Amino acid sequence: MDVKERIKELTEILTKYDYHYHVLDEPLVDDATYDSLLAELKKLEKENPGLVLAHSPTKRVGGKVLAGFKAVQHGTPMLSLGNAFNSSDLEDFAIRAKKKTSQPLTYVAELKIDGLAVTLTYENGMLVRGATRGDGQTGEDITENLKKIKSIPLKLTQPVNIEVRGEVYMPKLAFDKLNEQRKQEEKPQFANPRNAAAGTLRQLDTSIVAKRNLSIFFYSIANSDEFGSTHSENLSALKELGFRVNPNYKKLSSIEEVYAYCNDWQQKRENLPYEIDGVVIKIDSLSIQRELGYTAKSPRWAIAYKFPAQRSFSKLLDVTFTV
Ligand SMILES: CC(C)(CNC(=O)c1ccc(Oc2ccccc2)cc1)c1ccc2c(N)nc(N)nc2n1
Repeated sequence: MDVKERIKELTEILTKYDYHYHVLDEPLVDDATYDSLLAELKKLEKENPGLVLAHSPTKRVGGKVLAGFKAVQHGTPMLSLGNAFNSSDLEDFAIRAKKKTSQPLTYVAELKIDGLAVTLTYENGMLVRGATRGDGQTGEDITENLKKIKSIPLKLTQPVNIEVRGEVYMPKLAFDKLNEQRKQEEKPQFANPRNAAAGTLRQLDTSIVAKRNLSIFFYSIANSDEFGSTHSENLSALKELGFRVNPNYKKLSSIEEVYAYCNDWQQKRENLPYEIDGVVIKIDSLSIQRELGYTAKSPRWAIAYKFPAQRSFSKLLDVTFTV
């Protein structure tokens, strides 16, 4: 086999291992095997810089210091969500939707990850740009930082043109370790995983992002009507393309079932390895979504059910001792 073929073979093997480890959370090989293949690829790439592939796993480590972040216009605006705080807010949402369509409503409920929203653009299946939400119309180009997040695919399973949205977050364990390390280094601690994720993505030194164990769950396709007729089909399409989708979403056929799902996860949230601040409820049918349309800043076919802020044990201690 010539060196070009070996570089291609190693790139595909390591991309598959990354996908199983970081997207499916099901490792295929142990670290020693992975690291020795990566070392071989790094060596061949160093000796043949012209043969390095755009989606090479060696791009996930190390990095460079950027001068700044460019402003970028979103092709499709990134909308915000109206909020619901109790069952009657949820009923109002359902009643408003029923007034605008004669069809029966099916909902999709999904966990609302407490992180920061990003949008990613792929051309012919290759990641070309990633940006923060910003004000919904204009965000910051953070492509180089997002490439360091191993659960963000650099190349999709199909050569499609697609823009997808997801929530970048820092798992609770990574957050605790980072704050412990910052305490040792006498640096200020982060208040919560969301701030830690946001602070990490603002770093101009991309090698810092590579070390911070950020992750992502994808939740929507911006040019959505090209991939399915329901939101749940779009979530399946995202998975088939190689995107990491939170497995706890559920199709529900009444707002009572939606409320039960919200209560269920309000109890279970502390057992999750990441923070959530609520549940997002969407009407599943894309044609009904089109019938309902949007207000100035939010879809009428989606709503966020917000959980009360979770008091961590240390915060409870503060409150107790200062009283
Ligand atoms: C529903 C949507 C608001 C995304 N959708 C959009 O941003 C969006 C944007 C333009 C759309 O179409 C338009 C195209 C052109 C002009 C106006 C609208 C449709 C949807 C949203 C927002 C935050 C979410 C979150 N934190 N977690 C989950 N799980 N889901 C979420 N979903």
